[in-house]
Amino acid sequence: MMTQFTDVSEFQNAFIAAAGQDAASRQGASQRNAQLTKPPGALGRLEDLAIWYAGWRGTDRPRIAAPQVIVFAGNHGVAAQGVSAFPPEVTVQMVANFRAGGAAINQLAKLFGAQISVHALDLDRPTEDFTTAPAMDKAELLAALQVGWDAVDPASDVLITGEMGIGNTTPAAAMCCALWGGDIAGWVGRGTGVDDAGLARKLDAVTKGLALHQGRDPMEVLRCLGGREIAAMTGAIARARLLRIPVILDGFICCAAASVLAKLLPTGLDHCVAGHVSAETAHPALLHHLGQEPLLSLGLRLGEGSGAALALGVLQGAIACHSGMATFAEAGVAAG
Ligand SMILES: O=C(O)c1ccc[n+]([C@@H]2O[C@H](COP(=O)([O-])O)[C@@H](O)[C@H]2O)c1
Ligand SMILES: Cc1cc2nc[nH]c2cc1C
Repeated sequence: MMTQFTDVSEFQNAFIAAAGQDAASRQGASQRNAQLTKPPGALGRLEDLAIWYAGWRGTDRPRIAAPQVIVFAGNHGVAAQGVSAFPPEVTVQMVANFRAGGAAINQLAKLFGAQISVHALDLDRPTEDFTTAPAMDKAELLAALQVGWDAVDPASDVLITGEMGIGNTTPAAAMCCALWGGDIAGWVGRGTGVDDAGLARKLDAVTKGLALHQGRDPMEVLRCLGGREIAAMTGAIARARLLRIPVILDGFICCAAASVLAKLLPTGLDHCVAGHVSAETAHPALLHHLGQEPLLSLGLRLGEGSGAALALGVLQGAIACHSGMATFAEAGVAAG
């Protein structure tokens, strides 16, 4: 069923109404886990991952057959403030690179058998600079949410949302501060590698943005301080919940997008797991607010879904063991 949203509140209501995990499948997976040929708990967090995944997929013995990676790209008015180490034209250039298969995410998606799609959102029309105006109007926000919503393949069985957008750690920092509170400076990091002067400009921009846009309604925070690729990720992660497709969260920007959903509904990210903790300064704090323990910590700060794609390998390992292993009874091994 295709849903065409005519108002942001419709999106919000659709998300909030989504069902949760299937308790019986979760319970069945837990029982199966207890019978597998290993000492109890010996597969550590892989066991929790498999049970979680089973609950969302509605079967006690799931497979991963169709992972999907979606990369959303957007440009940001605030980039004109000199908040990135790279020029904005890199966004469109990297989109071409994604489409040609030359980026890191292409290699990782191929390695783990994921389909990859790329959605460029009005790259020639950056969002407004949030230090002087709302980043998006209501129609632009709705359009970006819809792109994300529609981009999810209902036949997929795990989703990774990646992003590309020069300057986007600045809106992500502003959104995080608006949604989660705390010191502004604590949310501002070096992104692609800005120097001290760039970092000071970034802090200044976020400070101005927060002073100008003081509402704390999650969808308004996304509209005033976010960006199109960020909103598209919010839309995709929301749709995945309705489709019971588990999501592996990527880095700082992806988690900022997901934060909107966590604020709409406290259990709204139960279908998500943090793939990694990125090197962006505030990502550990953000994961803490989300109640998420990352699967990997590799010092990545690339975005594109790259850390989440690596964590897909971990999830695949968890499911291969859970669904493929023999039970004590099947293997004739003494259960101890
Ligand atoms: O995923 C992350 O945690 C992450 C941390 C730092 C930078 N990035 C990527 O770098 C770009 C944003 O950095 P910046 O410095 O332009 O704000 C954007 O394209 C992101 O995908 C991503
Ligand atoms: C080259 C480059 C690649 C990226 N991929 C995601 N964000 C990026 C930012 C830059 C600058």
